[in-house]
Amino acid sequence: MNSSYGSGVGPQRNIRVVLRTRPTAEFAGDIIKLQPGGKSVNIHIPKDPTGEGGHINNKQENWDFRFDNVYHNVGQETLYDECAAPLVKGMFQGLNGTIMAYGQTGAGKTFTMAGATENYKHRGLIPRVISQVFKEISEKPQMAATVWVSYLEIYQEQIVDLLTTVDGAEDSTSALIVVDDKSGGASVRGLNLMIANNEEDALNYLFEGETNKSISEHQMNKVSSRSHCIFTLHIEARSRQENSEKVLYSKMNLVDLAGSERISKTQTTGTSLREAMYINKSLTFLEQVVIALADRRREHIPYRQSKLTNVLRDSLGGNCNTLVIACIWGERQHIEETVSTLRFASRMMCVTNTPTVNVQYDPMALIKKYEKEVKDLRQELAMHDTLANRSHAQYEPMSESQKFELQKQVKNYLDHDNEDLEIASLRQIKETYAQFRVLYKYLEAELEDLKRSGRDPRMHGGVLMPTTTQVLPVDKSSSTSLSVSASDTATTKAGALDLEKDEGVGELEGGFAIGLMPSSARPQPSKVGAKDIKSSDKIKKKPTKTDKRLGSNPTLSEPQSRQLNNDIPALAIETVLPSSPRASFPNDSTLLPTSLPPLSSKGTALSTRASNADQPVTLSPPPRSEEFESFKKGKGAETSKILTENKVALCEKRRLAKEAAEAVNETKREIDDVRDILERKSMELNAAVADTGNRIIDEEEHKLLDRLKFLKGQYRERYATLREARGEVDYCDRLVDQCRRKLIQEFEQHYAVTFGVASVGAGLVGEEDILDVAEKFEIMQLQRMSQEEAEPSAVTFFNARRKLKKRVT
Ligand SMILES: Nc1ncnc2c1ncn2[C@@H]1O[C@H](COP(=O)(O)OP(=O)(O)OP(=O)(O)O)[C@@H](O)[C@H]1O
Repeated sequence: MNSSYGSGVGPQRNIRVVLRTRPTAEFAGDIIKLQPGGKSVNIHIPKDPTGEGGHINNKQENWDFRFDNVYHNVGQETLYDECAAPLVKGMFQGLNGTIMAYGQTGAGKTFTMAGATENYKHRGLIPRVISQVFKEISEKPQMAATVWVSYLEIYQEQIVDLLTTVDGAEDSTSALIVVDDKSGGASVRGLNLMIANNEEDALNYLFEGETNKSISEHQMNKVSSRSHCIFTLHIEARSRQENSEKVLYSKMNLVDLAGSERISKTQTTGTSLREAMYINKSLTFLEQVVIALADRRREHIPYRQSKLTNVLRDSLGGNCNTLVIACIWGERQHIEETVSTLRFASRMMCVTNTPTVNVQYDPMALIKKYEKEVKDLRQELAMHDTLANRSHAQYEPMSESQKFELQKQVKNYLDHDNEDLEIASLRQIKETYAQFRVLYKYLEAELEDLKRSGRDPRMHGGVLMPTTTQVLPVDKSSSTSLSVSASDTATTKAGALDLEKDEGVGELEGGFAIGLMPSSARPQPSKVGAKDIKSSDKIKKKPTKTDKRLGSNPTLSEPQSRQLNNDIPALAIETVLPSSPRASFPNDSTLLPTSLPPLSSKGTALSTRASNADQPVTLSPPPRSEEFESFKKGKGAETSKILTENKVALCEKRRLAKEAAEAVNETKREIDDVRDILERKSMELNAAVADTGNRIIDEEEHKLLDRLKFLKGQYRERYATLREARGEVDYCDRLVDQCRRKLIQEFEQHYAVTFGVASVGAGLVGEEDILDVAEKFEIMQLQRMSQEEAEPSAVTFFNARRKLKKRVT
């Protein structure tokens, strides 16, 4: 069925147990005393010192039993009305039901369940249940219900489909197996489920099944059932009106157990003897399940020992309203069987079930319902928008470019006091808040970073931003940093950049904080510089092709650009250093590093170099790997130190995670071992049961079960530790990654500013534009190793690790 399962778990309930006596003229009223009130039975068997009375002659003389009801010589109708009818009502609330007849052979189980077919008045509970089910359906025209029936017997530990002879049924008896169903109970795969459109259909199936049942004659019963039979009615009900997505499922198992018999009494031989042995054995297993269920300390219930207990998992200790009818034949000669039945029945009284409303929601019906609701609400909203003159409002989720636009607006709003944010819709408000949060989080982290590095946060207006799509560079004051819109970095991957100032560089001069040397170190404007200002001005007003190649920022706000050009003698490359190596600097924009912004190279690196007349122009910059090493010891020392610390922490977390994983595996191995031993033991004991008819859990098995329980607890604990450890590894991994990116970016910035070489890839790799930051870092490490480290195998090792990492991720 194509639906999602849901349920309303109800309270625990004891199984209801009633006693029914088979009418007989020889009822042993002197030893079976039915107490007034109709709920208690007292058995009194006087001691027979000679031991010749044929009765039980042990120490106990009296037994007191109490049940939910004792039905002595009552008719079928009373029994049905008082016991079965409420369970049928429950079916229409989505509750499962089971009615089970138990007792010695000839005690009236089949009479109780199926009844006497030749006499309508004596019809049993099953035809009455069928009748009430269809009556209820006919009385509920608002409800659409479908009824299926199935009928099986368990004969000599084999499940047999009793409806294979019905028209339209399949003969798949050989493939019948008990499987777990999605609600945690059991069902029989391959069993015919026949649709019953009306009462007559269902009765036909019942009678057809009856004729297929295994019965035979013995001393105590002419038509003795030789198998356990289960007739099941399944109902699916949904409202024809509202809430049609809610579907109730329920089933009613009507179980006629085979009767226990003492072979000496029934005097069976041959096939009947074999049948009797199977019957007794399966009833023993049933009793073991009941004993286990009645003992609250027991964790393991041996349902899977027999087909009967496995099929009836739901009914015994599961999701079901269960009624047991204990049938006794109250004649003196059967007192032993009667006591045995009463003991079993009183044990049943201790078993609890948790009946649960079985509701499922049909997803197709749910979708239809929600679609309609959405449509209605949209219409309503459109009406409101029209009335409020807001017909332009949109309600679809924002696209990435819309989000990005909004991000720019938010940034603008933060940058300029007089800026307003126009509010058009709720989704826009939400997204705006989201963008504020992103910026806030980023700034918070940045501040933390600066504090850790001991630098004055107020001196650092520019910050490195993680990604273009998430965050824009943020100015903490409108005049302290240069922002680059992500749209300018469309060809880059890693994000926009605000140049971070280093100590001594980037004093607030003329309102700018980017790439400026301290004023003391600044040369007097040269002629060339003066020229450059003009050139630069020209460039700024109308971006030239060169600008575009350089990745200059066309979205720089006008005041920012003007200030930049006033303060920094930015040089037009062609005019200032036509023959310098820098003339070749980013002629090919594809060489720009993916993480480097195509920002004002001319306004930062070039202008700095040009304005710093005291420093000779470095014609060939040092190798990047070399510079990177000294950078890590100098300006990048702080970040490099943090990176190392994070790596150490990561190693430690990995070690702990590995230990935790080993501990989990160790427990798992031990669990498997104990399970194997238990399984072997169980097989041995089962074989013994076949011989002796007794299945007793010995001390060793008990200990093993205890050990298994302990190990399971330990496994859960250790698994939780492992999960926690893995979480910490992930966290540290991210920290390392973040730190690594930061170090690279700082280095790139430093390299670009110091040497006027903006491309991280220049001289390193040709396909730099497709490498991300982590890859660049790896390449740098490789290069460093190959250049500086004596061990050539270090490169191989590093390469192999890199490949493995790629394969794993
Ligand atoms: N409450 C009753 N009223 C009238 N007759 C009954 C009643 N209970 C049992 N009988 C009769 O007793 C006989 C044996 O009953 P039944 O076949 O139902 O026993 P059983 O418990 O199913 O036995 P088995 O386990 O051998 O199948 C039948 O002839 C049945 O009609």
